[in-house]
Amino acid sequence: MSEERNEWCFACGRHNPIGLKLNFREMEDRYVSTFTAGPEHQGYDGIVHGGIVSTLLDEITARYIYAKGYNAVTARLEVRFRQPTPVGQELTVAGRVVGQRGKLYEMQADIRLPDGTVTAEGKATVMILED
Ligand SMILES: CCCCCCCCCCCCCCCC(=O)SCCNC(=O)CCNC(=O)[C@H](O)C(C)(C)COP(=O)(O)OP(=O)(O)OC[C@H]1O[C@@H](n2cnc3c(N)ncnc32)[C@H](O)[C@@H]1OP(=O)(O)O
Repeated sequence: MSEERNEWCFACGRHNPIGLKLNFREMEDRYVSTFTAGPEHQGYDGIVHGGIVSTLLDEITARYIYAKGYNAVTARLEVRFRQPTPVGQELTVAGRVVGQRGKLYEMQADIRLPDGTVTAEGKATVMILED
């Protein structure tokens, strides 16, 4: 997985013209990003498409392990859509490690509105690849 080609990542790549272009920061034991969806990201009017919600949760978990220096892929992702995620509001996406067993990291993530309301939660299993 070359760094240059990874810059086409739909969620975080700088070169992808239709990507989400997420930025990240580590805050204590959490990996955090913010994103404001536009109408191009919606399914029903005004509501972020579930695939985009899933992408945000997928990215914040797998990329945290990548940021720790490993090539890693999502092996499993479970999403709980608690309530509609609105377009046009800044979303805070956060993930953290909750367990590790060999090559497998168990992760949790959520998406919050500016008032702290959780709109979606994710549980992910991220696997480190040998190389
Ligand atoms: C500074 C510049 C930056 C530049 C910019 C960087 C950008 C860089 C982006 C990075 C951020 C990317 C963020 C996107 C993250 C994705 O979305 S990755 C894409 C989606 N995921 C995939 O495509 C993965 C596809 N699946 C696979 O490749 C393979 O199934 C896996 C996950 C590697 C596992 O392969 P495998 O051969 O099954 O692994 P194996 O070693 O045989 O498994 C051993 C054991 O692991 C466990 N296991 C395997 N799978 C699972 C599972 N799903 N659940 C639980 N246990 C499991 C089991 O215990 C298994 O034993 P058995 O039950 O089979 O006896």
